[in-house]
Amino acid sequence: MASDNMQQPEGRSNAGRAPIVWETPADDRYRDILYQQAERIAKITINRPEVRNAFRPQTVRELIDAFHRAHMDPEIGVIVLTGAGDLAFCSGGDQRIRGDAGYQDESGVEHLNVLELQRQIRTLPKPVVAMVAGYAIGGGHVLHLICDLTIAADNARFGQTGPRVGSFDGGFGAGLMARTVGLKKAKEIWFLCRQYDAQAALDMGLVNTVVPLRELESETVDWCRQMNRLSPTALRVLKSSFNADTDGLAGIQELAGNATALFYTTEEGQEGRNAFLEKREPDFHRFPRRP
Ligand SMILES: CC(C)(COP(=O)(O)OP(=O)(O)OC[C@H]1O[C@@H](n2cnc3c(N)ncnc32)[C@H](O)[C@@H]1OP(=O)(O)O)[C@@H](O)C(=O)NCCC(=O)NCCSC(=O)CCC(=O)c1ccccc1C(=O)O
Repeated sequence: MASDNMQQPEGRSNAGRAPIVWETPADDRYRDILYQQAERIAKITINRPEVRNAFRPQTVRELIDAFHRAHMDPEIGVIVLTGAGDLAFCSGGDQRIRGDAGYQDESGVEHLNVLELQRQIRTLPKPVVAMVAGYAIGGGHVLHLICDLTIAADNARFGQTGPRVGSFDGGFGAGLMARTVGLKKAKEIWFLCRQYDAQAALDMGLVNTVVPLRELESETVDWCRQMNRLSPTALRVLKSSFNADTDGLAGIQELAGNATALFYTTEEGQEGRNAFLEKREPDFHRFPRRP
């Protein structure tokens, strides 16, 4: 693990709190993103500031890989998603490589693979925090919406552009938006393609808090540190509970999977396995039928 020894991006400081020292894993293998970690927090940064952190299929593939890495790492409790620089969190799909049926990868195949990333963030059993400076627009706006929490800098701007650029996200982009800000406001956001400043986003419940840009990272890290002091199982089950009704049977599957995993840790659950392996009838009589 090599220490980054990185400067804070311009404009962001730790504002009096204990500074965090991000490290990049030695086997870093990404072109479009950065993966860093410290204090049980993984930070994933879309690193294409020249296009306001727009994503291409390569970016999304790398994001999926990075989120998988953070998911599987038992040392990681919370994940932060952000964009490089202070001008944008993410401006959505890279319109320069948009073909007639999706976003073209190097071999010309067209994708909408950000939808896979959206599902991954929702089912990932750890809190994901969007740290937003500048624009969160289009598919980039949906990405912050999908995250469990959003910390916004006071220069953040939010909005959808789909109907202007010939696109729409009728999945989480519409449905989760309506559950988050209410149906009328969600329709306004999509039908008018306006931009909203950080205070307006806070007022409509689209973000959790707004802080001066210079405090964005320290505030986000503070929230992550607080979550990392809490029960990981409680946070995990709560996340799947919040998502269950919106995600239908897939949501119930996620919630119930947590119940199964907990059941496996009990003597009662293990009695069934042991009986099978010992080729005997299971004895469940000793386990209480609690009211
Ligand atoms: C984000 C802006 C508001 C920022 O404005 P500003 O600060 O003035 O900077 P600019 O000068 O406009 O931009 C600087 C530079 O970046 C380039 N750029 C910005 N955004 C993009 C982008 N999305 N793709 C490619 N390039 C971008 C810009 O051209 C400039 O480059 P120069 O070379 O200097 O000219 C503003 O930039 C802006 O409005 N950007 C576009 C926002 C947008 O419309 N995004 C796409 C929305 S659609 C989408 O994201 C689809 C997502 C998706 O995959 C999906 C999901 C679910 C279902 C379907 C789909 C689907 O694929 O359709």
